[in-house]
Amino acid sequence: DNPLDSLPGPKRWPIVGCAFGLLGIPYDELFNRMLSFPKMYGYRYVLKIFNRRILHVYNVEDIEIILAHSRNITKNRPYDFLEPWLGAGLLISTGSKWHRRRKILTPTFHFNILRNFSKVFEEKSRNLVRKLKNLPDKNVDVLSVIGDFTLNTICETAMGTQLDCDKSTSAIKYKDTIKNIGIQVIKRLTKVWLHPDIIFYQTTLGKEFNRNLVIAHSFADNVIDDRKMKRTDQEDGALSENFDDKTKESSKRRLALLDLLIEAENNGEIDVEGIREEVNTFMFEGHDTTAMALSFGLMLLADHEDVQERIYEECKLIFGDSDRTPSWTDLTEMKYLEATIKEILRLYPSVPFIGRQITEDFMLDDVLVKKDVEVLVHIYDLHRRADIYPDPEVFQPQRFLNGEVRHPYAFIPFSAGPRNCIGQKFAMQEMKCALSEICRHFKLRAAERGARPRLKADIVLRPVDPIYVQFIPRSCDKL
Ligand code: HEM
Repeated sequence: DNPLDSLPGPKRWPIVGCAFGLLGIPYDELFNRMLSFPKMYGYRYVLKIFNRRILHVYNVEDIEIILAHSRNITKNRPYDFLEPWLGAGLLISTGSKWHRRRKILTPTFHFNILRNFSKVFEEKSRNLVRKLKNLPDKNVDVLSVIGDFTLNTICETAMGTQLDCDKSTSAIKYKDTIKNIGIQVIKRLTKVWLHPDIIFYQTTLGKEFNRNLVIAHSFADNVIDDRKMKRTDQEDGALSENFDDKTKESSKRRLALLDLLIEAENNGEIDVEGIREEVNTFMFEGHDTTAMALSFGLMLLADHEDVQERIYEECKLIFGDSDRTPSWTDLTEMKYLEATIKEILRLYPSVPFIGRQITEDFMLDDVLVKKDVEVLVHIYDLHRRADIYPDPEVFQPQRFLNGEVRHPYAFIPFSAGPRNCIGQKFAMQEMKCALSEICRHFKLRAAERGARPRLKADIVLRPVDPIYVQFIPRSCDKL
């Protein structure tokens, strides 16, 4: 008697729905199985698992209705499994808590703050180039090197903490840990009997999950303690040392994320637990998403010499023969590189699906969507629709330069509407800085031409196997 039952989808049996059809799909196969459903059932279909109805959509009009509306800000069930790790931080919280937190945190992504981060982006990108030059192996497993770069960058910008040599072992452990957490969350999600806490935490998986939480939380706690200690040592404790004097003068109230949270704690607007939630949320969201986009990006560039050369030429026009690092203004001028990054995110959106829990009945065009239904927006499938992106599998940065008019919800790697990605400008500048530096200093070659990775998705989109790229220094390179 639910209107959604008239929509297509895998066969729904009494009581269990299509749960049994989904059982036993190996973790590495799950993503491919998810991709097969839209091909069979079209742009709107329903998976019914016991009493849960999950409406899947990937057409722009539906996506706009769902994401644009201020009532649809509650995340769906799978996000609950992230709560032991991220708490009710900005990614997961809802209602007035989310509104309050978003209001507190928005100023920390203001242009003036980001402009000052460009110094860290430059330095970390140069370090990355040096590291790539000195790696003994010609075939570089990019995920690990890039993961270090993005983790170092988020820690030094938003958290004001440098991951020096002492901490590099714990940083490696942290990166592995969050990868494990992602896998464990998805394994739990696909095994309905593991959903109740009382069962899950008795199993080997639940116990491993708990052990990983301890590692992830203690890494974040160290970052908080480190920053608090530095602030007491610093004369102008409240301001990040990365900021120039002008920013310190003119925007005393604009602070880097962790400083802002500590100030909010001092003002009684947030408690210690609240700071932990946000630090865990931003450490994860602020590095893993960008690492995946950059890694898929390097893979695509290695396969498309013409695109690398255009980026190189664009950089030559901006820098001439100078070897200086890119400033904020330089990054803003890199229009072709910007189009390239958009094309990377079209083909490999770091967050391939986003979910919502419907809290009030509403009409999705001609279908009544009732309270308690879950909605899953397929960003990955939307971005590969042939009617919106001709030859959708082909990597063509030019698509984003031709001035083609597309529906505003046809390209949504950072989601859209009130719960869009708060870090999107940060991410774009960081990725521009890293990719421009790499293309200025290296020619990239694919280990295997034309190869496309098998994909899996936990919380972010990942390749099943490592991505190998060769970095061949350009002859004029002075570094
Ligand atoms: C390529 C890089 C990135 C991509 C593709 C990306 C994508 C997204 C998407 C799709 C969402 C919505 C998620 C959902 O509704 O479940 C989101 C939310 C979020 N992102 Fe990003 N993100 C990126 C980088 C970053 C960075 C660098 C930061 C922090 C510095 C960040 C922080 C967040 C936070 C805190 C949220 C939750 C916002 C809220 O609900 O109010 N992201 N991101």
